[in-house]
This record gives sequence, C-alpha cells and structure tokens, in this order.
Amino acid sequence: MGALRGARITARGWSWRHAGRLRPAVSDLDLDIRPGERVLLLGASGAGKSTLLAGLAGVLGGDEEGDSTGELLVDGVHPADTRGRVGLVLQDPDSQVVLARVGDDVAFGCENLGVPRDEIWRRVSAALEATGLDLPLDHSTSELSGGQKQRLALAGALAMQPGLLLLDEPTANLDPAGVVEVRDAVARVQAETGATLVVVEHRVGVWLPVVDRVIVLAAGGGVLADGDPETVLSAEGVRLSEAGVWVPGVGTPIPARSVFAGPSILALEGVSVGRRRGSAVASGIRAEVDAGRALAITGPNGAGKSTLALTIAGLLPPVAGDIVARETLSAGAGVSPVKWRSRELLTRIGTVFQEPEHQFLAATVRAELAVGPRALKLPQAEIDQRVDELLTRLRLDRLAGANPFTLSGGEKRRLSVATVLATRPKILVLDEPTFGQDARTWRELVALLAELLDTGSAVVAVTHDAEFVDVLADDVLTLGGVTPRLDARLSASRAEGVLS
Ligand SMILES: Nc1ncnc2c1ncn2[C@@H]1O[C@H](COP(=O)(O)OP(=O)(O)OP(=O)(O)O)[C@@H](O)[C@H]1O
Ligand SMILES: Nc1ncnc2c1ncn2[C@@H]1O[C@H](COP(=O)(O)OP(=O)(O)OP(=O)(O)O)[C@@H](O)[C@H]1O
Repeated sequence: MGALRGARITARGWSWRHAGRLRPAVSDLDLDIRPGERVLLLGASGAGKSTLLAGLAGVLGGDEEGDSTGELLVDGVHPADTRGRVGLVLQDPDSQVVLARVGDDVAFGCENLGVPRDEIWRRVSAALEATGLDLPLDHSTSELSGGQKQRLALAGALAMQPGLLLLDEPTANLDPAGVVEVRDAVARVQAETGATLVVVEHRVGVWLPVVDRVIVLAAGGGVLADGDPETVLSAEGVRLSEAGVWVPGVGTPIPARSVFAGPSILALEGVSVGRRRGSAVASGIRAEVDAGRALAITGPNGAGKSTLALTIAGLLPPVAGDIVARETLSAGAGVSPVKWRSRELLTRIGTVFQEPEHQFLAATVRAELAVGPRALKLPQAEIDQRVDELLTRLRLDRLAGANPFTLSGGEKRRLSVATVLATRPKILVLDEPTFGQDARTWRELVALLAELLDTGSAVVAVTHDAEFVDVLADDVLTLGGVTPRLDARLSASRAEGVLS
C-alpha cells in the first residue's frame, strides 16, 4: 500500500507567534517524527499543542494570522502543499461540522480527495461503525450531542485514510466506553494504513498503550521531554507533574471541604427533558439540588445530560414534570426557574455551556470576567477584586488583555467557568467544566468550586471526568439507563431522592 505510507515530520528551529501576542506559542522546535510513528503530544494548557497541530495541518494561515521562523515540513514540503495527506480533528468538534447530514459530512473529505463513490460509501459506513456513531446516514448534524459531534469529526478523518492523522483531544467529550472504542478505532486504522499519528490528550492513561513515543512541549517553548512512554513518564514524572502534565500514579490532592449539607434549593419532580416540545430524551428524573452540595450528572453520549443542565438552569422548559424552587430562594419559592425574569435568573443561577465560545461577549479576558459582576451592579472595587483573583488563580493573568476567542481550548474553558464564578451564584450549572485542563489548572478549578460549595452554593455539573466525580461530587445522577439513577455519595442525607 505504497500510497498510504505514513508521513514524515521535520521541524527545524520552528516558531510561531500568533498575531497580537508578544510571545510565540511554539518556539525553537526541533523535531523528527518517522513515518508510521505514533506520538502522544503533551504539555500544559497553553503550551502550544494545538498550534503545532494546526501548523502540521497547514491551516495556521497567512501573515495576518501570525509570523513564523524556521521550518516545519511534512514529507519534505510545506504542510499546506501536502494535498489531502493530513487529517486533522480539532479540539472543538462543533467548529468542524460542515454538512447538514451525518453521511455527507463524513464523506466530505473523501470527496475532496476524489475517492470513487462506491469506495467512499464503504469507508463512510466503516468509519461510522468504528467510531460508534450509530445513526442513520441522513441524521441531521445540527441535532448531535457534543460527544456525537466528536465521533463525527473523527469518522470523517479516518475515512480519508490520511498519511498523517492529527487528533486534538479526540476523546475529551466521550463517555468512558466511547473513549476506549474510539482509541481502538484509531489504533486499528493506523495499523491498517501505516499512518503517522500525533494525538494530543491531557489524560495520558488511555493513549499510552497505543503510542510509541511521548513528546512534551515546554510552556516557554521547545521540548521538555521526548522518548518512549515508560522512560519519559517514569524518569521525568515528577518534573512533568510540576509542569502541569497529568502523570499516572502521581496523585491529585483532594481539596478540603467542610461537609455542609444545606437545605434543598431546587427540586426536580418527575422531570422529562428534550430540545423539542413533546419529545423527551430523558424522563422520570427526581433529584434535589442542595445548598453546599455538588450533583454530578453522568451517562453516555447523547443521554440528555446537556439538555438536563439547560433545563435546570432555566433555559429550557421541562417536557414534563416540574422544577420547583424551594423556600431557600425566598422570592422565587414555588416557581420554576424557566419562569424567572432574566435578572432573577442571573442572581441565582450561573450557567457554563458545553462550548465556551457560546458565552463570550467582551473584547478582552478581563472585560469578560467583569460582565456578570457589572450586571449585578457590584461596586467597582469589588468587581476588580473578584476579577483579579480569578485571573491569578486560573492562570489567565498573562492573558488579561487578550481576546477571549483567541485563547487555547483549555484557556477558553477556564475563562467560561471563571465568568460565572465571578457572579458567585446560588446555583452553578456547569457542562463539562474540566474539559481540556492540565493537572495544575484542573486542581485550581476544583479548588475554586470546592470553595464556592463551602459558601453554601450548589454545584450541578455534567461530566465524563471520573476523577472530578470522585473528588467533588456528593450526589451522582446517571442518565441513559432505563430510569435515571441518583446515588448519594458523601452522606445518606439525600437518599430519599433516589428513584424508586
Ligand atoms: N488564534 C490565536 N490568536 C492569538 N493567540 C492564540 C491563538 N490561538 C492560540 N493562541 C495562544 O497561543 C498559546 C498556545 O495555544 P494552543 O492552543 O496551541 O495551546 P494548547 O497547548 O493546545 O492548550 P490547551 O491544552 O489549553 O488546549 C496560548 O497562550 C493561546 O492563548
Ligand atoms: N440542538 C439540538 N436539537 C435537537 N436535538 C438535539 C440538539 N442537541 C442535542 N440533541 C439530541 O438530544 C439528545 C441529547 O443530547 P445532549 O446534548 O443532551 O446529550 P449529552 O448527554 O449531553 O451528550 P454528550 O455527552 O455527548 O454531550 C441527543 O440524542 C442529541 O442527538
């Protein structure tokens, strides 16, 4: 299969500085990756991993987007000239859905490459099956959950059978079964085609069994470590962990929390949720949202977790059943959040959406953090104090003047959580709050949420992050089974909320 041989990557003193930034995102990179090599690319949030992948895919743009020095080559040519040799799956799956129907979207890359039609549909079916996207070919791509979109993007790239497969956090939005399924699908396609693989993922455990090499980018530029996985992670483990890299076996300290089982704030009474009137994706949900407690919502991709989060946040009406505010919210008691006026909603519930871009409003990171506190009409000194604290604690201070839309994936996620933390809501509803974080920023986020819980606020978090559930969740609501299941973890105090 000569035509399918893996691509060779060469970097010689390569640097890229994004327009508007003082420091390069990647600097002085020297690298040789052999055809067919399988590389796990690591590095702290903001270290330049996505920038390097974009460079390799030839999509970094022209002079107006930034400037580069040195050389970055794929098979000896500029990456923009490799013509279909490279398949890139971006961090944000939402941004790469191109066509209206699932089958057409997966076929798109193959069509551009001029693959014969019969062959295209054979590849499309195989790719959909390999990535576990069990949907009809004519299913609408605008009606996919986050994890389904991630599988879709990967299916499109696998179907192209590229010589260089670049994957940016391809399993970050997937349920645990999906993570293994997708990793195995990638490994299988790689083995069949001999493609060179470069995968970025903060949680290294999943990928270690299928890679030959680990490369760690240093936050200040260059390479922090490079070698076979065991050597890099054992010999350099402590140093890497200090630099923010997740290293298996180097533990995560659990933030201290005063166990505060406060009164119920919201009650979910036999709630069904769905995006459209009359069509429920999850039903029969009973749970309490309690002051000072964290409720995690888990379950497979497409089970309705994000839909439930939007419903709890008062942004979608329940399809059936009721969400009732308790006396704790004196003015709003007895009324469903979806009926509150927007100002009441703002003071009571803070919502972080699955895609951070959907909630940015301001031109700089600092201004973005001030939007909520300003709407609450807080005194300026108080606003400044909250904004400064969040900037420092979430390692965003260096980016205070940057446009939110230009941040790295992990930086955007932290900013979106921080914008809501800045309003200190009674209830915080978060959709995948830890997505894309390195070990250090993950700890900071968890610590900030633990502090908010200690002030008596409630946290409701949709998550696939098992460690987050372990460390922070007091109750776990699992969707996707025959009936939603509620488990109380910290104490049995809310056990009456368990479904019968
Ligand atoms: N389009 C852009 N314009 C300006 N700066 C950018 C742009 N894209 C990324 N950056 C900056 O370049 C640096 C590297 O970003 P990059 O996305 O490559 O990091 P990363 O290692 O992939 O991070 P993460 O793990 O958070 O996804 C960051 O500081 C980021 O703010
Ligand atoms: N905007 C939308 N319009 C119509 N249907 C949608 C929309 N978004 C999601 N759906 C469908 O609703 C169902 C539930 O989606 P939801 O996003 O709530 O799932 P989820 O459990 O959060 O999944 P994931 O873990 O993949 O994010 C899915 O079957 C999905 O196809």
